[in-house]
Amino acid sequence: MDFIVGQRWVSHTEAQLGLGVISEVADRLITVNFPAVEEERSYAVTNAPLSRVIYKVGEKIQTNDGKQLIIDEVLENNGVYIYFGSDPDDAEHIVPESNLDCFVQLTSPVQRLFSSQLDRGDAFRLRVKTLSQTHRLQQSGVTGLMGSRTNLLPHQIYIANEVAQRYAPRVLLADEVGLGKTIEAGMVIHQQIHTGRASRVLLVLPPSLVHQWLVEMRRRFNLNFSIFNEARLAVDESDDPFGEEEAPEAALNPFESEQLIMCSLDFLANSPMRQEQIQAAGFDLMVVDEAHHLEWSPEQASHEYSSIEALAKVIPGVLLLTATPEQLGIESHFARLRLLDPSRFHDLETFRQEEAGYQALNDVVQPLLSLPDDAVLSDKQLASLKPYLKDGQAQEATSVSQLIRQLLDQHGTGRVLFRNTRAAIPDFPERELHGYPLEAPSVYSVDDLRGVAGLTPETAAEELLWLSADPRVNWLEEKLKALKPQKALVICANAETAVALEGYLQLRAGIRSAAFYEGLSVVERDRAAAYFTDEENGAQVLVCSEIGSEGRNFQFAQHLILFDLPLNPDLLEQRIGRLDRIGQKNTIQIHVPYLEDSAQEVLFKWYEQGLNQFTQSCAVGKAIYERFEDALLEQLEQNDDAIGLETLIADTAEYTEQMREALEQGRDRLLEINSCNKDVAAELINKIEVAEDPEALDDYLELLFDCFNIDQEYHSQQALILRPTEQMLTDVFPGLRENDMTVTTDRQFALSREDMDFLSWEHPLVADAMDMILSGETGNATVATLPVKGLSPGSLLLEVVYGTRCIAPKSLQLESCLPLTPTRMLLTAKGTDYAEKIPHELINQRAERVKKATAQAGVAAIRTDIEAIIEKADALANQKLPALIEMAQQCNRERLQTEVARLKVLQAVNPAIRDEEIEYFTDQIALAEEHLQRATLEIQAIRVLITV
Ligand SMILES: Nc1ncnc2c1ncn2[C@@H]1O[C@H](COP(=O)(O)OP(=O)(O)OP(=O)(O)O)[C@@H](O)[C@H]1O
Repeated sequence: MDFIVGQRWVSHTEAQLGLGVISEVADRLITVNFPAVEEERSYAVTNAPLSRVIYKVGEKIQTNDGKQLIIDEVLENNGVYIYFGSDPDDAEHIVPESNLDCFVQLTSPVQRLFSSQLDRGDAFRLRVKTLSQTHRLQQSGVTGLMGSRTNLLPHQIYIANEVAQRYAPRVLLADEVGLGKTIEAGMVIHQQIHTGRASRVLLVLPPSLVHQWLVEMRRRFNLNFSIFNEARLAVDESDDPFGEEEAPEAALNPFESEQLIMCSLDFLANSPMRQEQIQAAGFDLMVVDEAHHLEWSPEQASHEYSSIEALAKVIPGVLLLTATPEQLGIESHFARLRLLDPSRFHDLETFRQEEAGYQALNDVVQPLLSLPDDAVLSDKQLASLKPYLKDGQAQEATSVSQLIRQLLDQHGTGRVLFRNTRAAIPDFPERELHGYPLEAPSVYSVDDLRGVAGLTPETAAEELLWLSADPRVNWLEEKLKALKPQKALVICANAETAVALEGYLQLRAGIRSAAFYEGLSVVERDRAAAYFTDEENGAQVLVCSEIGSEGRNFQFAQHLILFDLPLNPDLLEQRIGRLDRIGQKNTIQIHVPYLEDSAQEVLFKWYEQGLNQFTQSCAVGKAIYERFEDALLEQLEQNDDAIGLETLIADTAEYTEQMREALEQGRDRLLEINSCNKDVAAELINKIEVAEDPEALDDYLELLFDCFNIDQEYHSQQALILRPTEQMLTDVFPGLRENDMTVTTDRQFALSREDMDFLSWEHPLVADAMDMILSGETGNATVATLPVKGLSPGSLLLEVVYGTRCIAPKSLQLESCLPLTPTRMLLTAKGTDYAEKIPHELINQRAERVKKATAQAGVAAIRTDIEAIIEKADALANQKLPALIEMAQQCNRERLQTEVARLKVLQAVNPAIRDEEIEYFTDQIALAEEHLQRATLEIQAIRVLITV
């Protein structure tokens, strides 16, 4: 069917949007306005999840100014309908369909029952099951956290839950390298989308990580992002239907054509036009990976920083990811925090002072941690809090945990920064260092081996010469042969070195290898990484330049060979982090060849004995480096100053120890408190495990696939093969692929079998099917016979299931306060309710099918009786409604008022918090109240039972 401006459609997947009207039809895109929730959606013409709404003569409609009409005549004019109808006073009205009320319920169970559109009994059962499961999930408290194909790791679940619960979250995820920031970000995105808080998401990534993110988002979260780069946009724009003569503002903004987009930071920073387009595209959430690239100082902001800053001003939710938040110094760290919460981080000097004061704050917070949540603080304890809180604030806090939160919020980096360390996570692998001193060859002069240049002397030498003379090359060949068939990742600073080494290994040493460096296209890089990953026929070795040291997942390898060492300790951490990450099952073997009496030996010893960084990760390597930079650079210049080197190493070791201790006492402890509360995490995991209930899901899926005639074949104990059939109930079943689709509901099995889909209640196939059922008519009206002792044959019993209905923007998340609450009644003609005596399941077992024609005739014959029972049922349901609404109102107020209270407290100490921020939440409360007030209890399913 064609889409035409002015037509009315409803969304299959988001029924709560109400009745939409097409506001724009472009070449491949249609825009639908949903006035009931004041939202707009754009869909691709080819797969818009929409159903056309057309009324027939005799049906009841409501106009947008509240008139109720019965339709007398329907006219079509160029694809748009005009209804002629009369109101209860018999006055006639002409209503173009665009003037229909947007708060509309379609094809209700009663309408269908009386218009003989009857369902099979199993469809009715499916609908009732869908209602009860939806209600259960709405109340689980972990909506959005169930659907990811990941192990449920406490530190990740805690962060995902903390962050995702927020409205427009703005945080820096700074877990140590390899602890799963990508996964945490994915969980947050998934949860925000699933709960309707976000629908348009932009990922900004280093070019070398674009593909890895694409794959991780798809296989772990079922999130299908599109990669945007100049090449793709050039193709799209050459298809621009408006052509070049059209004014530029009339051209489509390509960023509006998709909901989930990823692009590289370079692409963004290099094009003011793309930045403008993105700013105008209305994203809800932006994620920036490896955010330490956003360099800033009070004097100058980098290009990258400025472009992200401009976007962070207009995009409400922002997640920045970096394992090394202070890599570019405290100023850049502050600048990133400022991107997230300019009100909280408004002054660099204040921030510096705060950083210095973390230990004192920790001394105050620590004793509170051991108190029970309802403890009353002693006068002494209250006095210790005085420097941190305003008068009366401590007394006003309703619990100790709230007080701690306030302290962290106002004085630490609090709610903005999350950082988990390996130390806080059990079972992380060990690291072992192997240093290999090698005699310096004559191909390098003594000077070549000094200073920073001495760390990579091969870059100044002839390739053929150094390949044959540098003993590290021969050592590498021998080492790899000795390690064979174990895999090894080789990292060196420069692309030329990587290319030369890889060529040597492959061509001269006959070792299966691949190179990974910036000269390759993104596709070539991914191919190289995939070749290395391949267990059976893959490469033994991947030789990377420095770009391989960031973000990539190589934990299947156990050996890391550092052909040279970087000067920046954070880079060393990143390099080791390729292997030292979640999923590493072995002790990591770090091999470092170096030339004796050269700058390489100095740096090796400094890292080994000074920072102890090969075997222990270090959060403040950069700060330590800055302190000793001059002395270290001097030592790199002169190799014969043994005493000077010893002193440098001893000083570094002492300072490192002090820094580690200070962090342990101060900032890191505070961050740890903020980043993972083990009890809360355990409770969340427990809730997820209860909510995902694989057994209930298996039962539900069996019924679902049976009802829709989807073929299910046994694959193995934990898996099924699904395939569409010719007899399917609907043309399109959301999420079902055309070819065989192997699925499992077992999380652990799904983790080991990535070729299968992990079906959870939140997998698109399941979640969209449930939405489709509840927003459509599947199973909402049926007729059966039932043997009931004590009721004379031929008696009428009406099984009616009500559910709440509240049309509101999904982002208000009203269903957590006002869940569906299926309310079942089983009424006789006299109005006696048998619901308790005869449970739904029992009827399912005993009820018998009635032939369609008999059922239709029967319903017509007893229509008046049925209508009378429905009237009674409505009255009973409406008695329950006010209490439900009141509970929902209270829940809503409590939820949002905590946020308002927090902002007010913060505003008292920090005038930079704008009144609008507080007003936003106050408005949300009011808006939610307004929508809740209009909530109704409506019949969701009806079963006519004739006793036999
Ligand atoms: N919960 C999980 N279940 C299964 N695998 C996981 C989980 N968390 C992380 N991983 C795996 O561990 C590795 C590290 O995760 P991720 O890439 O998210 O870490 P990161 O903190 O972003 O790393 P980096 O600092 O290097 O960017 C990845 O291979 C990821 O797939």
